[in-house]
Amino acid sequence: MSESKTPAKPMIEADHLSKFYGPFAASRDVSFTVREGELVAFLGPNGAGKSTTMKMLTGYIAPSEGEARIAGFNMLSERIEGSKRLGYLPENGPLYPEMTPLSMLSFFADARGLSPAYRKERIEAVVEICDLSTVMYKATSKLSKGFKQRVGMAQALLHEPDVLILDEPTAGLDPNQIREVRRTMRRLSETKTILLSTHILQEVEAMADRVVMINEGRVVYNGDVAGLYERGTDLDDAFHNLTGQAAVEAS
Ligand SMILES: Nc1ncnc2c1ncn2[C@@H]1O[C@H](COP(=O)(O)OP(=O)(O)OP(=O)(O)O)[C@@H](O)[C@H]1O
Repeated sequence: MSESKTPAKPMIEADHLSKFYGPFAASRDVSFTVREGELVAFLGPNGAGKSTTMKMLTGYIAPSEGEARIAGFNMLSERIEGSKRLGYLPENGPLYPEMTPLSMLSFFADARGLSPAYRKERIEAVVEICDLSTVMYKATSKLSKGFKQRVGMAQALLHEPDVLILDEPTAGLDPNQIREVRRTMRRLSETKTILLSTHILQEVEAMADRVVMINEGRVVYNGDVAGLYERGTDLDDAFHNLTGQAAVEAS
């Protein structure tokens, strides 16, 4: 007898999202769902609309059409509730160069309304997870790219969110730093729901349960990594076929 399993709860929902800048559509009718416990890679060439879609999902910008939901909360009308459950690492990190990591984390903890005791506990926890203890009193502007990313990640994890939206967390890092970020990500994916954008296809193979790929603002693939091998001889080839000249000619 087959057992029926209740599908995991939808935690990130893009529901027919579009964003128009004048006549230009940065995202067009983008729909996908990330369920509880999944790590989904969000792929696409430069300018495909990944950051725009992530900004709509996080409530950072309003969609022109459609609805974004985090843990079931509409990110326009119930943004505060949704944001409590969401950690967001924007493309270049939310970093104020003149502040130290400690003052910045304290600032974000205040902004999120964490109680003094919980705030101390959480700052200690994210400093440990992101390995920031050696740079806590340095000006952020003087930190290496890798440490700046870690500070951004610490900010995203501060309030123990269930959901993470990470825009290119490994961009510009050296191979050792990339390994570190991947290790952190694997650890986080045991307890959290994650949507992460990246240009590194090996990263996808190593970590993702599923892939959503967009090209020119539209979803062109939503499925598992294995399915990508049916779209090309390897991941690079599949990416090219779905988003490169071949895709343009076929459309
Ligand atoms: N505020 C804006 N005004 C006008 N056009 C915009 C704006 N923001 C983004 N765009 C355009 O929308 C398109 C999608 O940009 P977006 O940053 O979402 O792409 P991306 O997939 O994240 O690219 P990358 O991989 O380079 O980060 C681009 O053509 C970009 O120039």
